[in-house]
Amino acid sequence: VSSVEKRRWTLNDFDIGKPLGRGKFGHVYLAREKRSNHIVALKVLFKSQLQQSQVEHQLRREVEIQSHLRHPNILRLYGYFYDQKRVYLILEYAAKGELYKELQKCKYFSERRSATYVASLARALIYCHGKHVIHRDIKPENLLIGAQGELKIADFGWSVHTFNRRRTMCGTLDYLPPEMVESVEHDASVDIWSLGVLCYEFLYGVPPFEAKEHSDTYRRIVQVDLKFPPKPIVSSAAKDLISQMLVKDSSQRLPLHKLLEHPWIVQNAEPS
Ligand SMILES: O=C(O)c1cc(-c2cccc(F)c2)nc2ccccc12
Ligand SMILES: [Mg+2]
Repeated sequence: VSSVEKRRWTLNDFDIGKPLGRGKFGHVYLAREKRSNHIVALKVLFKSQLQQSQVEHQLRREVEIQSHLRHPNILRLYGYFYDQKRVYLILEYAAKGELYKELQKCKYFSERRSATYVASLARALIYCHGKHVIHRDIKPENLLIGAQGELKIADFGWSVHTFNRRRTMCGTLDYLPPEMVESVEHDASVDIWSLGVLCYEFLYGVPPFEAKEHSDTYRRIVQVDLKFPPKPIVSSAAKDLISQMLVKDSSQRLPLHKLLEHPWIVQNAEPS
């Protein structure tokens, strides 16, 4: 696989197989790299669509970030190439498909399955945050399941590489305008919140702040209107963990390494 990264790829390097899914910007196909017989997922994006939606820079950032990440719970991006009309991403093939379809099928997951997923995602996010990468889009639609049932974070389309202004600007904060100096927009703790929402949805089958209208969902989020339904029955340990993650003050959210020591995770997650 190491050879997979460096090469200048063209479509002729691959045998194209069945379509795996449709995205907004194009399709994903099963493919086999001819020399190595390596099975991959080939994501085909139309340049015209990317230009129309003005996401070219986002795609380049996604490729840049994901191609440098190596973690068992992060989908590998081996490389990319493009021709006149399309951009092609050479991605790891996740044999058991999309998590959101599995969640729809099962309605909700057991506490053991949920805790195992949450623990693996926490480890992947600890790895990302260690590299100053925030995903910012953790949700069932962006999670895939590998051949051994392990979760893989895909789609770094909304991820950002945060830089510590103090370190990069080496003390010349003076020239930054207020909105940049106090840029409170977010730090890595946004992923802790999203993981808490995901944990709730794994256990109950619906996200915690769901409402008919967007305006109602918005209000429920900002008020942290967190309610646990009577059914399905969920342990108080699970509710305790979720309550420590869905905290309005981002600095008060349970840090990811503490999550891995939480009793609910320790007692329910399969050893990695
Ligand atoms: O014609 C190009 O040079 C082109 C290159 C890339 C591109 C280059 C590296 C990585 C990546 F993900 C995408 N994206 C595009 C999107 C729309 C239109 C043109 C392009
Ligand atoms: Mg996505």
